Amino acid sequence: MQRARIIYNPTSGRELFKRHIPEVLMKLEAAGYETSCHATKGPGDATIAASLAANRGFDVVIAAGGDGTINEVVNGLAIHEVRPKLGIIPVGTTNDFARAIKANGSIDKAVDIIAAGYSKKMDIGKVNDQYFINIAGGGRLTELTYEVPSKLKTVLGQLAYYIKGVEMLPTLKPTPVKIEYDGKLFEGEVMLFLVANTNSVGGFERLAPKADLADGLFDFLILKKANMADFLRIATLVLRGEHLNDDLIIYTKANRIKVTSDEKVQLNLDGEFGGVLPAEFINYYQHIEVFVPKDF
Ligand SMILES: Nc1ncnc2c1ncn2[C@@H]1O[C@H](COP(=O)(O)OP(=O)(O)OP(=O)(O)O)[C@@H](O)[C@H]1O
Repeated sequence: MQRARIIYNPTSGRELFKRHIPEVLMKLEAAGYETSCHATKGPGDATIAASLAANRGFDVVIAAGGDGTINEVVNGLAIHEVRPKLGIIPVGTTNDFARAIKANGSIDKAVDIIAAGYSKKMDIGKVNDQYFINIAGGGRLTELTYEVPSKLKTVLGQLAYYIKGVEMLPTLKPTPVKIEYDGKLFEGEVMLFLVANTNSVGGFERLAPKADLADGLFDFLILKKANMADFLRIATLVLRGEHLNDDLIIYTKANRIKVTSDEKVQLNLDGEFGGVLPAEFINYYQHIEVFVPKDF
């Protein structure tokens, strides 16, 4: 019998996962898994729990939470030679990664995907000493994701991000950066830069439309210095997926990207604070095997 470890964040999203545990365990049991659970106690705990599960020889680790919890679990698994497969049960606020692998919608659907047993090896990114699976970025705009208080997300869900975004608009200012990517150099002021592994970023599925999860390459997007009118124009284009040819956008694929700045610039990894520049983003080719729908 295979062994699965569920690592769940009791505070994720609208805090509903706990009451679904009995039916989740029953489904996994029927699929041939002996399953146990670990409830995370605070920031960083999912990383420790995932690493422990790898050490104990679990075949599968299931991250039940939002993108922050998935990120922590990936950080716990990625350092090991032999890595358990990763299952995702999305119960967070945005669930970008689950959307990217088409495992979003309901807890039931996500567990069915794990039980069915189809998996795919996927790239992950490493920056300085941390891993990410969905997206890394920098620039004032990306700070929005961790400025939204958890309680507000519990009550309002994704709306909380939009409210915070509108509130932040007047304070957005460009950041001077130097970026080296695959032998090329960009030097100038940017509103944000994004290093994407999936096409699902902040709930906007068309932001990095060509992202491929298993090609060994990041989709790399820079939004150059923009005024408020430019910014609103590009935001509208992003919604339609028509921003890639805009003069203020640089969009390319790269597997190694180095970013420095004379200013203090915070990094965002999978929606959470991830340290500051300087940073070197490196793509780890097909490093984690993730359960996906059969037709993914
Ligand atoms: N018991 C806990 N109490 C408070 N915070 C916790 C606890 N366990 C984990 N956390 C922290 O909560 C953070 C956010 O969790 P998570 O991403 O799962 O949910 P979310 O914020 O609702 O969803 P999303 O990331 O999709 O917006 C995690 O990065 C983790 O550090």
